[in-house]
Amino acid sequence: MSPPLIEARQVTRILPGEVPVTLVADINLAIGAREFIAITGPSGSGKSSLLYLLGLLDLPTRGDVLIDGRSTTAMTEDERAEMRLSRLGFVFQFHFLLPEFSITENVALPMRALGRLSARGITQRAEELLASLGLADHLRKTPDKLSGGQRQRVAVARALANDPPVILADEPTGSLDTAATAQVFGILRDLVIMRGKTVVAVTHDLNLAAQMQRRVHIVDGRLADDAQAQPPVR
Ligand SMILES: Nc1ncnc2c1ncn2[C@@H]1O[C@H](COP(=O)(O)OP(=O)(O)OP(=O)(O)O)[C@@H](O)[C@H]1O
Repeated sequence: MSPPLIEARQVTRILPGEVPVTLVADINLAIGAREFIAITGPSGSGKSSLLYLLGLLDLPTRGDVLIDGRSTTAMTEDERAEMRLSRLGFVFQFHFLLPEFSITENVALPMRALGRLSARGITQRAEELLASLGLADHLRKTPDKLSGGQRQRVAVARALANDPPVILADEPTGSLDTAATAQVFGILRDLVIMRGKTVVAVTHDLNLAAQMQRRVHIVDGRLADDAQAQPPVR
């Protein structure tokens, strides 16, 4: 059997200082293929901190995060960066697109960084990804020419650039209106259903979380509940 895509083992993150702050404590979590997971919990409970640890954007103080069964705490920062680029995609609340580049160039950047495709192949894939998310008419535009929902779709395309099995999203609909929220949420769900991705999303929105297959609830930095919906998402 293949190992989980991501596995947290006893993950604890403490910010050092005169008064140390525990962000997350003793988290055990295994994330498999084709899962649609909400990370929920009160404000300040550690949801984003956990997502950053799962995404190798932060390092645990104790414990380990395994990607494809491989321990990452003992890796060099270069090895972790390669793992992030090839195995994980990120979508944040604020899109973090580079304003001076076209959306095609924004989506091309992670592919350039990984260096596995030719320049031509990279542009072609960026355009195909954007077109598959309904942005074919906007390929040469810079992000400021698009709506919030469109920008978030570009961020999804960028997250998919290197075809990672997992997309990690931090409040991906947090700055969108109702219509754009429904659209971006639908896109994330389709990543699971149509493209076989695993999507892990931090959300305040309990209505969205209720539509997801699994809900991981965090309280005071600890895993308080891990519930699977029956039947699974379709
Ligand atoms: N760099 C930091 N320095 C000090 N405290 C921090 C830092 N990062 C996070 N915290 C605190 O750690 C706790 C967990 O933060 P985190 O952002 O993970 O929670 P969250 O559940 O995602 O919150 P929210 O729902 O409000 O975004 C919060 O109380 C936060 O204020």
